Amino acid sequence: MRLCFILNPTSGTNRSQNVAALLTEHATAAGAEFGIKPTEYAGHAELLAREAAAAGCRVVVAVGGDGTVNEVARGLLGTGAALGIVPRGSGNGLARHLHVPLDLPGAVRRVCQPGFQRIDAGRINGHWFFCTAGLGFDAHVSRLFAQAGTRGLATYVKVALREYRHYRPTAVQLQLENEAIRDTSCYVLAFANAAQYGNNAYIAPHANIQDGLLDLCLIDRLPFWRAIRVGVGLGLGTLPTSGGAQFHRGRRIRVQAAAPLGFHVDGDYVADATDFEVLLEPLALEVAV
Ligand SMILES: Nc1ncnc2c1ncn2[C@@H]1O[C@H](COP(=O)(O)OP(=O)(O)OP(=O)(O)O)[C@@H](O)[C@H]1O
Repeated sequence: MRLCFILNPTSGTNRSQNVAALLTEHATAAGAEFGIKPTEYAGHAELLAREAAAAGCRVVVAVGGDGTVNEVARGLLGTGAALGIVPRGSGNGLARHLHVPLDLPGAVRRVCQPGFQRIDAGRINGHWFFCTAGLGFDAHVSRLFAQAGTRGLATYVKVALREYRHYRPTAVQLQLENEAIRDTSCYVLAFANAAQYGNNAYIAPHANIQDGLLDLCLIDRLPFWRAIRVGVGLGLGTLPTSGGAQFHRGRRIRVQAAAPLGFHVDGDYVADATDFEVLLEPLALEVAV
């Protein structure tokens, strides 16, 4: 079985490690036939993944965080290759959801002798996501986090606390298959394919990545005491019973916002928009985990 590791040299907080050498050491020890392709620019992983699949690789491995996983997974849709993950990011939401080992030797052993399964994939305004997408505060923080200069959980929390003081919800209308939710507001509206954002922050702890449905988590307002409840609920996986959020499920969701709202896919800010169409493609991606 041939593997291709697609390595984002900019991901993670420990840049001093020679990741290519470690991949070589552990994949050789596991007896794999493999190649390593480093990315040269943002977006490059999608092209490299598609090329690796066309060249006959059975497993194409994203070595990076959720942004790299997203790009590699996009490149593999509709091909005969499966996605593997060697987590190197700060959050690693999809890797954690799929119980991929978080240490490099363990993750490399796993992709060299994987089990195969298929998972759902989502699209928001045409942009694919595999873990979570969302509107509102989390997208706003993702945008500023990308400009912060340093990465990691500590920077993310610092940006989120700073922005919490002045971020305000936006009026929205939601249309699910069988239900309209009118005259509500969006502080955060998350579309969860996987259960967590990363870092074991469970935005939708009951999300099933193979059920053909997205779990929607709507936080309409976030006054201080509710923020405490939401924070505890995210950490403990008890958000649905915290009283801080409403949950729904759907396969096709439309959202209309009264003013432009930012949206993210897998933690990376994309753009602002007022109209959103969110779709779920059941079992669109094969994963090697
Ligand atoms: N060679 C490169 N140079 C600059 N940017 C790159 C390069 N390769 C990939 N990227 C971009 O880096 C971004 C961040 O990557 P990724 O999410 O994998 O790591 P991370 O940000 O450290 O992890 P996390 O999202 O968990 O914090 C991706 O959106 C990707 O487009």
